[in-house]
Parts: sequence; C-alpha cells; structure tokens
Amino acid sequence: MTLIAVEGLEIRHGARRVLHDVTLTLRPGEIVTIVGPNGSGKSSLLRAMIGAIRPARGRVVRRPGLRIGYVPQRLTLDASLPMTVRRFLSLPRPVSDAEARVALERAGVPQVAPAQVGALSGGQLQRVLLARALLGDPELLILDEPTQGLDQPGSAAFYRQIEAIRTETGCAVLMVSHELHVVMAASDRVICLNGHVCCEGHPEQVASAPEYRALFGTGTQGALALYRHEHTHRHDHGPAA
Ligand SMILES: Nc1ncnc2c1ncn2[C@@H]1O[C@H](COP(=O)(O)OP(=O)(O)OP(=O)(O)O)[C@@H](O)[C@H]1O
Repeated sequence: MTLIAVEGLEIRHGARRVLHDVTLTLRPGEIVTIVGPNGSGKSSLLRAMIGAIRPARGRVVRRPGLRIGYVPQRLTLDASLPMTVRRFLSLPRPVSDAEARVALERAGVPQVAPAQVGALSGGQLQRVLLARALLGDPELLILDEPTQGLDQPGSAAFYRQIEAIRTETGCAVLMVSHELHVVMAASDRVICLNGHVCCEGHPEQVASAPEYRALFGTGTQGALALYRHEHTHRHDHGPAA
C-alpha cells in the first residue's frame, strides 16, 4: 500500500530546472530522510508533494483523503506579537484544549501552552511547530529541516521524538536533513537528492554498535561511510543540467 507516489517529477522555477525524473513512493509508517547539498531541490520536492508547487512534468499521487502534517523550513514569527502557544495552535483552525494538549504532549512540550510564542527557545519552537502539524492526526508527517539551528543533542532529541511519534501514531515521516549522522539511526530509508534521486537505501543497521556510537558526532562524513552510498554516475554539470 502506498501513501504517496511521485512519478517522473520535474520542477522548474522560472526557466531553471531544479528537479527532474524524480520517482519515489512512501508506505505507511516508514521514516524516510532526504539528504542532499544546498539547492539540490529538497524543499521543492516536499512542496510539490504537499501540492504547493505544480510540477512541470510528472505527477504526485496521494492516497485519496490522505492527511498530511507539514512543518516548513522557516516560519517567520514576530517575536513582539503577543500570542500564546495555545492560541497559535488554534490558527487558522480552532482546536479543542484536549486536541492541543495531546499534540503538545506528543511533540514533547506538554508544559508550554500558556507561554508566549516569542519567548520560546529554538528547540521549543520547533516542537510547537511539530505539535501544530500533528493536530490533524496526520498519516504522513513532512518536515523540512526541522532541526535547523539546534545543537546536536537538541537535534538528536528531536529525531528521537519523531521516532516515538511514529511508534505511537503509526504515521509515516518524510524529512529533509543535513544531519545524516544524527538522523540515520531514526531512518528506515535515506534518499540522496541532487536534482534527481542519486541513490537510496537502508541506512546501516548499526545504531546499537559501539562503532556507531564512536562515530556519532564525528560529522556527516563518518556517517556517510556507514551508509552504503554507491553512486553509479558522475555529477559533471551539477543539478540544473
Ligand atoms: N520560489 C522560487 N523561485 C525561484 N527559485 C527558487 C524558488 N524556490 C527555490 N528556488 C531555487 O531552486 C533551487 C532548489 O531550491 P530548494 O530550496 O528546493 O533546494 P534545497 O535542496 O531545499 O536547498 P537548501 O538545502 O539550501 O534548503 C535553488 O537554486 C533555489 O534558489
């Protein structure tokens, strides 16, 4: 059973082709991470998948009625605007106190409902955005670099929370991250994107191995060495060929 399928997708921004021939599917309950260099089209792919960008070619097929929760890469909030987390969660759709409480608990910040949004730490704000995405009880959670700006322990804790949410709710998760060394333990599948799908596969089953622990924190290179990453082609011309 497929939740969402991307078939032969091409995305253009104006005259510039940023993605081409992208085909992938997501199944219920799996955690898939997209990695790739800056400007490789990761955000564009996610935005096409939620229907915010129209493909130049190909298509996105969503299971009818599929509930998607989306956490964007950036949310600019005016820190001086007085607004509690509770109120923020009711925008634009009013939600009950019970719904808000469950979402904040799932996101790991059960205590912040009365806090001002502008007073939250970066890590707390990311979790509030996650809570907001969880409100519609999504079958697919899409997160675009959700740990940008967090330190490594903060990122690791965030991804553990994502895994716990998947276990608890059974939702599938598609996320973009630059931190393969952190997310690989949480991911069932990794897709390497650079204008097209370069390669994809299971991260190594090493999360509990001492070697993995030793490498945790040594940066992406170490993790990439663990992830079987066999390119069958060269990138002579970059993604926008
Ligand atoms: N709305 C837009 N209009 C014009 N060009 C855009 C638009 N959005 C993205 N681009 C360009 O498309 C390319 C791919 O951008 P995208 O944000 O999808 O990549 P990314 O892999 O998510 O990058 P990053 O890792 O830096 O977030 C970039 O060159 C970007 O400048």
